[in-house]
Amino acid sequence: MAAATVQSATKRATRSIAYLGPAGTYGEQAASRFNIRLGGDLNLVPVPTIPSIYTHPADFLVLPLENTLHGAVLDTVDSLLTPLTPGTKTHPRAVADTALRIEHQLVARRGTTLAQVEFVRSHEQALGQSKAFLDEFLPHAKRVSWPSTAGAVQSILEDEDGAKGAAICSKAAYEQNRDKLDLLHAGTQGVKDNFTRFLLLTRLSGDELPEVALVPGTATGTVVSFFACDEPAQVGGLAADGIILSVHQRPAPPGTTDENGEPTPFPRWTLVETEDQRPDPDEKDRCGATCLGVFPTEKIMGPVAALPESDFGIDGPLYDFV
Ligand SMILES: O=C(O)C(=O)C[C@]1(C(=O)O)C=C[C@@H](O)C=C1
Repeated sequence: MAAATVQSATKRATRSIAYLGPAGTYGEQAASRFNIRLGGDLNLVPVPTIPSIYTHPADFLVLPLENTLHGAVLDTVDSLLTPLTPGTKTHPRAVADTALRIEHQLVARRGTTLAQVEFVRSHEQALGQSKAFLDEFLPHAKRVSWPSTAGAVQSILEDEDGAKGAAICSKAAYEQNRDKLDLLHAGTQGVKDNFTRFLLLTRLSGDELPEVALVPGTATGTVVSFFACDEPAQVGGLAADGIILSVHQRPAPPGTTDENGEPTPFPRWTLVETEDQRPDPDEKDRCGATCLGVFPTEKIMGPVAALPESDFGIDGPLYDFV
């Protein structure tokens, strides 16, 4: 009995959760939040790009899906649609989501002023969310897309002396290098209510999952499902079947044919999120579309505990989205 308890504790302790690294990204904050929700003993694994998170062998994966200001995170949508690739047998499934309030910081190496900045690096989402600010205050600075916000900070610290670069990042990324950086502007996204929604995916089977990641007893009815559609008719079928919450369409890989096997100039794959009245966590497909996951939203699960401020060194509660 005691041995079994030790064994299951050991098994839990070795479970991992992959997120967009390095430390200091918003993805790390989302992963920490999911970790708390899942019992707090996951090993957080930083991974350099979004596509490499999706293919990472970790038990759990954290992917940013969409943002209030800049819309879908294209690398994530493309990754979620890869199960449509012929020959794909298994894929991680979405089991939970969460939304973080996003407030970006413009930082530069100590001594660099706003007027001197020649280029700004960040994740394309952060650059997009900060477009109005950059247009107004740094119209001539080159915008350089980087795999992550915290990676962009790291890069400007590694640039040769005299480089006049800045990065857009989280407060956490600024705080962890505060002694080497100047904060040039707080809040480059320009609005207070700016959120990014993250998905939690898992490779674990239903009976391996901690209780809390399964559709929990607290769910009162509204559950969301994600589907990958390789034919427009499947989208229509899902729409006829229930309420559509979101639709993201992306170009399918070159060479993809239409439903008659004919080449098409605009091959399209579509990610559809539906509100579900008949949740079946083990559902594989519906209306011909591939089911990518079924779960309750955080609104149903209720607010999660806020992390201590000191974890990320920022002012005020980190997680106030309910
Ligand atoms: O680069 C990061 O810090 C990320 O976690 C990625 C990401 C994104 O892809 O949307 C997450 C939240 C913000 O919207 C900006 C960037």
